[in-house]
Amino acid sequence: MASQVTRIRVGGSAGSESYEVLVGRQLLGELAGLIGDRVKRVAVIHPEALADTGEALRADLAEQGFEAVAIQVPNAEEAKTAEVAAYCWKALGQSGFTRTDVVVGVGGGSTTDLAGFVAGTWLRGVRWIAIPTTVLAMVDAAVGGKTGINTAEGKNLVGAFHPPAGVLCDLAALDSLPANDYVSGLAEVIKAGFIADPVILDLIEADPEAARTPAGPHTAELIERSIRVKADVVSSDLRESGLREILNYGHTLAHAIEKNERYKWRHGAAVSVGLHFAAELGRLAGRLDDATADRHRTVLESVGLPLHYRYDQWPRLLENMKVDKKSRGDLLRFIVLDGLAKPTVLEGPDPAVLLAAYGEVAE
Ligand SMILES: NC(=O)c1ccc[n+]([C@@H]2O[C@H](COP(=O)([O-])OP(=O)(O)OC[C@H]3O[C@@H](n4cnc5c(N)ncnc54)[C@H](O)[C@@H]3O)[C@@H](O)[C@H]2O)c1
Ligand SMILES: O=C(O)C(=O)C[C@@H](O)[C@H](O)[C@H](O)COP(=O)(O)O
Ligand SMILES: [Zn+2]
Repeated sequence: MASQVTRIRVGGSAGSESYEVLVGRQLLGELAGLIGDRVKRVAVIHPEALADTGEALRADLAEQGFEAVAIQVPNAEEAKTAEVAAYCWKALGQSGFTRTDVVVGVGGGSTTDLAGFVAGTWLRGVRWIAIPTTVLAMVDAAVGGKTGINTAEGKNLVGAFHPPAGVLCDLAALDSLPANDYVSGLAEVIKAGFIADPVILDLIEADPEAARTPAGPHTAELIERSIRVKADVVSSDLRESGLREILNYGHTLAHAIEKNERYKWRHGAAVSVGLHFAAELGRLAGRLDDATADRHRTVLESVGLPLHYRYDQWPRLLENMKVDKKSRGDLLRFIVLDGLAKPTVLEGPDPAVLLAAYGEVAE
């Protein structure tokens, strides 16, 4: 039996069905109900690092009468490629996967982005369920229906809006997460704090050491608060026609860094540098007060997230930022803050201001 389960409803704008994000422990008993009883086949997509979990899920589903297959994919960003998506499509084809069958994505954000994309493209869209196993995937990637893969030209350039039928955040999964992956997820938690829920920042600042581990006293609260921020936004703007852009705070530079690093950096680490940059940009554009801008640096640094990137890379980063999904024609667009929890769009900033902001971030 699941104990102390928090249920957060998401959706359903733009004609999409609403669904629940469950946060708690021992949630796997909820999976069969979410899959539904008229389903014949289930494909469990999991990363190499979670081979045991993937196989245990497959075996459990098979015992319950489903035709279950496990599809193992590479760890981290190596899974978010056209080749790996094609490998998954082949596995679905070979197991006779139909429109009434279900994909389950278990893993970090890279795995849930891939699994959702595979589900969104197979037969033009089959149902899928996310079982996020990192902080980042619980608070952000698995919620909201953005799915996709990277290309050599940029981050998440190919994808689809395809919301899951449910999200199971089993906090016990975080116990096996490497420390640097735990911390990198905090970048999206801190992002949620700055754009919408400053209590998140207060909780982290009260004890940054505790925030760095799953055993901290506020782990569940930090995760739930961040999910609520995301759920509120995507529930009113699934397809990013306006409000949803605020979730991209810090991401214009972050994605440029990830591409520059050939997707070897963790997304959360890049987002941390990107948040620092966005704060300096907001300050230099005359939008953000000094105290709130400085707060970015102190809170990110307090949990051990990176703030800086190489100065000599600026021309390449500027080039990479042109393919950001918020760009319109040649116009670069950034999310900045007008104040704490007051996100807004900054369009076509003066190149000198951009460079000056990068000067604050560069090392
Ligand atoms: N779709 C969205 O809205 C959205 C939002 C935010 C981020 N993202 C995407 O999420 C990705 C980053 O996700 P991430 O930070 O979760 O990293 P990740 O998925 O790359 O996982 C990091 C590593 O941890 C391993 N791992 C996962 N769970 C584990 C566990 N419980 N125990 C041990 N190892 C485990 C993975 O196999 C991988 O090696 C990026 O591609 C980013 O673009 C998407
Ligand atoms: O859900 C969103 O919308 C976000 O922007 C959340 C981001 O944290 C996430 O990294 C997302 O994948 C970025 O989307 P993209 O459209 O810029 O690729
Ligand atoms: Zn992100």
